[in-house]
Amino acid sequence: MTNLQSIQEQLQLAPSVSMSDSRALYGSTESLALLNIESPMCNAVIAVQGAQLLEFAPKDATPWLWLSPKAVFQEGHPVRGGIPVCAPWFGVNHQDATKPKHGFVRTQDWQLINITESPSGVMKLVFQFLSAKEDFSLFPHKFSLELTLLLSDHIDISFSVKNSSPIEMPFSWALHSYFCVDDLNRVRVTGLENNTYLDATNALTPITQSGAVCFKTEVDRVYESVDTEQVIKGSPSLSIKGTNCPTAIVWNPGSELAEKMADITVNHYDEYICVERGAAFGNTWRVPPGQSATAELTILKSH
Ligand SMILES: O=P(O)(O)OC[C@H]1O[C@@H](O)[C@H](O)[C@@H](O)[C@@H]1O
Repeated sequence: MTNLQSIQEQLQLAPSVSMSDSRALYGSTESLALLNIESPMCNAVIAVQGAQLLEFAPKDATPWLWLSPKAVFQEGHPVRGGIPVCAPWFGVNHQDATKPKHGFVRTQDWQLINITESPSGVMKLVFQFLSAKEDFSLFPHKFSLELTLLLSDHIDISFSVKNSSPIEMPFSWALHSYFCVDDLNRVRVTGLENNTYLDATNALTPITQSGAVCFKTEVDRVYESVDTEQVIKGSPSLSIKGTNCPTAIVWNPGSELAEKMADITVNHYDEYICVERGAAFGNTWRVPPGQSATAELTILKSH
């Protein structure tokens, strides 16, 4: 049975989910398989490639996640928006910069291993990624990932990795969330005050965050060992709470860089900010052989 046939079969247990594809939903030229959720609690779209939540909106609310109108839907190509999973390394590979940025699990298909829908409409989807022999040249450890998406009037995510190799595995990762903002000039991110960040716009120079993060120009910052919660103060205001996600990355390219990014452009860079949580740089996980590590992330409305 193919991966898509297996997904189709499991969808019988979840009446609010249907199979679709990027051609039907977004008019793309190539076609990526998508799960379309219209439950009593939320609307959402998930790409099988990368197990990437692309869209999420609680019932009768505006979208929380930004999906670029210029996103490219093509096998093996990252999709700009939603919540890509970056692993088994975050950002540029420190050993070999020619390896794909943000790892390789965001551009490969994942398996759906379980789906359930509660009577009130809470959707639970469990995806799995097993590293293959072909991935070994990029990352010399056998590993598996599990991503559980619990979609209700908010988002709960559980992310775990198992090291199936005989040696310790360095593992850096992020849930690279793109959030819609209505006014980039006014939006603020709180919860990072007084943290040191590595400024990726300036050769990772360490700088102390003073006050809330605002977005007057390009922002690309890595905050290590952060507090549990950050809040996006905007419309909507959202709380992002992580357990075992010690790193926060905050990113918006600003207009100049966006002009050079074909799947963002100067017309759309001001529609989103990324507030990512994971374990990267000095917080990189070191998973012992045969062991697992797990993190949790909750995104919910902040009042
Ligand atoms: O274009 P990509 O590979 O999806 O990366 C987008 C951005 O991702 C952010 O996490 C990085 O901090 C930025 O430096 C990067 O530009």
